[in-house]
Amino acid sequence: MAKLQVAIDLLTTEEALALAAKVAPYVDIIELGTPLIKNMGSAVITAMKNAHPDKLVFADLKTADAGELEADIAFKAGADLVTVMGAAGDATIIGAVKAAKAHNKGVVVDTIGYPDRVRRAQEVTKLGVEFVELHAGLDEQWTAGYSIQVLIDEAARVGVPVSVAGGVNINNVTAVVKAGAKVVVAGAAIYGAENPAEAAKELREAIDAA
Ligand SMILES: O=C(CO)[C@H](O)[C@H](O)COP(=O)(O)O
Repeated sequence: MAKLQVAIDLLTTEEALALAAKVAPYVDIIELGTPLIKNMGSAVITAMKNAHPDKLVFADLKTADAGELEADIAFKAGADLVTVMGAAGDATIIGAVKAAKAHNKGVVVDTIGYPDRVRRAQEVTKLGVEFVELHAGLDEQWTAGYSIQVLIDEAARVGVPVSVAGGVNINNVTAVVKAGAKVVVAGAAIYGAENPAEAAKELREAIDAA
């Protein structure tokens, strides 16, 4: 069964905790977005893990260097999963994996901006990462002509464990799951909804029915 990850791209701990409280019954992974962590520091990771010890807390660090050091900070703060950029060197990913092993946690590689996401996903899987995020970031999503179909097609042929992020919503979530995504990431479709709990519930039901 695919997991549902809510991406919290809000800016304060208070807002993040309020959203998480509404959607927690329907999600498996709570992602603290990069702008949120930059704004609030690692204290937001601790606050979220304390509030939801039964959920996987995903710190979207988007680390590009000093992999072991940055991952260690987040794991000590309570993160279960951290992200490292696929565009970073293998040494950075290997360092983060070393920190993850020391804490019995995991590393996710984010492929934002990487020209060949499928090839990089296959490469970094061999470095011991938990899974790879096939990801079109917010800027790419706002570029004319963007379609999540490109990620769906990549998920169907990648052959290694992946999540898909980049505009997942109720209209495309079934195709994302059927393409084989192990984790479905939804940000704006949940935090931007009039009723975030209802939006998360609908995504959960669609994933379970796919
Ligand atoms: O990591 C992110 C941007 O870098 C977002 O959290 C991710 O893209 C999911 O959000 P959305 O569903 O709104 O695309």
